[in-house]
Amino acid sequence: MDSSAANQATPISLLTGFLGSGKTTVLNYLLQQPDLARTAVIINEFGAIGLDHELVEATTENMVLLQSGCLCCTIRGDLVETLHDLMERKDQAGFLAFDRVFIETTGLADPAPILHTLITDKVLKHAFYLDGVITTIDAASGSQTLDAQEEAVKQAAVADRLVLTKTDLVDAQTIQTLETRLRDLNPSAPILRAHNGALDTASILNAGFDNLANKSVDVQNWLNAEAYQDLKQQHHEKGGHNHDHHCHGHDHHHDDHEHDHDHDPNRHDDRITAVSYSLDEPISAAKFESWLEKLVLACGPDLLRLKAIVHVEGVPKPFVIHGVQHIFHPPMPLMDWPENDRQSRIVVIGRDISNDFLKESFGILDLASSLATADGQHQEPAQIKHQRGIVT
Ligand SMILES: Nc1nc2c(ncn2[C@@H]2O[C@H](COP(=O)(O)OP(=O)(O)OP(=O)(O)O)[C@@H](O)[C@H]2O)c(=O)[nH]1
Repeated sequence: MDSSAANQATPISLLTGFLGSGKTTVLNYLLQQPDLARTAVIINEFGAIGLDHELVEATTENMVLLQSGCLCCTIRGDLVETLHDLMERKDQAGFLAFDRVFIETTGLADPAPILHTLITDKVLKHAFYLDGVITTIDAASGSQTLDAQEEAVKQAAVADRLVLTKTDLVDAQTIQTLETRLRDLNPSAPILRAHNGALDTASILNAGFDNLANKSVDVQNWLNAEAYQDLKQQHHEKGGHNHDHHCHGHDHHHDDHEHDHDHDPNRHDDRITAVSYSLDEPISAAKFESWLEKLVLACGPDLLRLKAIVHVEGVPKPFVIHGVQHIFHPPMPLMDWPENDRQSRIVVIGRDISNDFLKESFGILDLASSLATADGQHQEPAQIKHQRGIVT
């Protein structure tokens, strides 16, 4: 979406989180806040009733209930239809007045296909933009849920904001342990706390990237690549690694993916890789495209999210790239670089993607800049910084 379209489009916040983690409680609080008075809400619940178009019903003026299945699988089409419908009715006098949409998923939803839908629909992408994924995590049962439920891990991994709920039910140590785990899983998403739903509204809005076009400084918050470096530092300070991933018994390729905390061999977290990469030299557009294509081809649906700000060779302005699985927004130019920092930064969140593969893959970009000298002279390889969310 170009910047002018983004300015006119309506932001969508995707509120997800495992069953009973407090999504509705948070939503109810948010809807009472003046900033969110003009919010349309789409709630998806597993209903006992069958799939039927009649099931899309307005429960309040601005609330639509999608009750026939899970948004991420059976009724994605219904979501598109509902948003189309909202869009049309928005302009009808005396009807829905909204300038933001919240979508609450079921607790078992895989957010990636929903993000897909929001990004790919030709009509929707002109009328709406994704303002961010907000994931609620129950502080009391969060650890067990992450152990047992792969979808909960995915929900946390792709979040732009992580919201800890029910912190009143547990001690400080439990919260700290869970926060550490969430940081490993998703280093860039700020972790907020909601007390019976109450949280700082401003901190969960404008969490996405589409609205960044004229606010270059915000792109740093969106990308938050520094968080990966901070985490790496913390791991080093704590003294490194207690065990080797070979021991975990997973049939995947994280053979050098280590943690420095105790955990259960079946934890789904271990399948998640969160990596940031930075490159000082501009990247040739062709090489970047080729790199992205190879990554997407190799990772398929396991590429949960990719966010990047890229310094393309010969182009003074930075480009923002945002993708989910194999779907990518068209690269969006920003007005300017954040704080004159012209470094390209890429954040990859994936599942079952080996660190070796990523290192090799990032190597393509390094090669790109070493080959791309205007005068044909050999150029020293650009400085590569592999920064993994979890230290190797
Ligand atoms: N003690 C405490 N209870 C909370 C808090 N937040 C939510 N709850 C309770 O947790 C229960 C589940 O909250 P919901 O908001 O319904 O959770 P949900 O994620 O929408 O649940 P599903 O839609 O079933 O997936 C409710 O009984 C809430 O009152 C909190 O901060 N503290």
